[in-house]
Amino acid sequence: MATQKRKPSILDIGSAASKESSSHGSIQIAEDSQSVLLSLPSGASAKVLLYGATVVSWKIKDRELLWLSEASALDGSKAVRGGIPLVFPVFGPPPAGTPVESLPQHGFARTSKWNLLGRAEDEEGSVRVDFGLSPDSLDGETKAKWAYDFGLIYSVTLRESSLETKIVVQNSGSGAFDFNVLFHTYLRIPDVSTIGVQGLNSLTYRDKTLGGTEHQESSEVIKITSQTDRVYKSAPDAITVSEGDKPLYTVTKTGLEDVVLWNPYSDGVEKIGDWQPKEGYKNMVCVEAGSVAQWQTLEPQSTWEGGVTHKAHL
Ligand SMILES: O=P(O)(O)OC[C@H]1O[C@H](O)[C@H](O)[C@@H](O)[C@@H]1O
Repeated sequence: MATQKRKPSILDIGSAASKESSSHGSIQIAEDSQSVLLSLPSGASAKVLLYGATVVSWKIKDRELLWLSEASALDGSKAVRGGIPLVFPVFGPPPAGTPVESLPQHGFARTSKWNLLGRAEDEEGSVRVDFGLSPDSLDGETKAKWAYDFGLIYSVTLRESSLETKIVVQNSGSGAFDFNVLFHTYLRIPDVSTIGVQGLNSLTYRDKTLGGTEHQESSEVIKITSQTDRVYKSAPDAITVSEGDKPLYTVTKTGLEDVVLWNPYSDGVEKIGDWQPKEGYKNMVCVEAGSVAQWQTLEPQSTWEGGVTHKAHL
């Protein structure tokens, strides 16, 4: 009897790669059943959980660059509170009357267990791991809520002074689907009262603290002095977080439209149960690059990709 050939999927890429830990030179890749730890000879490291493919740590010479709540669940029971949770296919809350309406806040990517697909080292001394997610990895309830034939490949690349995250979305089905995607990066900062965010001046933003009303940014350097939750539309690709004249981070996006700026501040953290210590809002700012202000439409048998490079100026 003739068997029908399955179409190759992007999730097949790298699936034949060895699942053992490897060490070439001093580049280290260590895996256990829950996470992958990457490290470079320069002293940079990154840890990624299979749950949500969430980057929970990024260090340069022992200095942690991501904020992670001490009370965060790390077992997939709840989205990680900190690091880089991945928002897909909806930037919450899911709007009523759309195909994502019954999905959880920020979608299912950040609470699903991803597959480790493969790893690579390049000559420039960087190291990369790829994770995959498809309907096969979703629980029945989630699959029924968003019944599309999709594939995601998420790549995390560690370099000496930067961390790159890239996502490829594949539509393997016969109908188009709409999605949002966003890299919800919690940058660790010395003190929220002394930093400024540059690159968003004159843009239109939706202020979620003011009922989603639209405003125009008028600050060259945005200071965070109260609860901040803004979606800046059609943002330029490079955003800088600085302390005075000193740049701390540059967040550079590729293929993504918008930037969300979030700090829940002292009043906001009181409503977030897994936020610890409460004072931690002083040491973080979320600069989140994504495509969220409008749906991204993906036609059948097509792929889309977008990514972010986080550079630390140390
Ligand atoms: O609490 P979470 O579901 O992780 O969402 C945390 C935050 O994510 C984004 O930054 C949104 O703009 C905020 O409105 C939201 O509060």
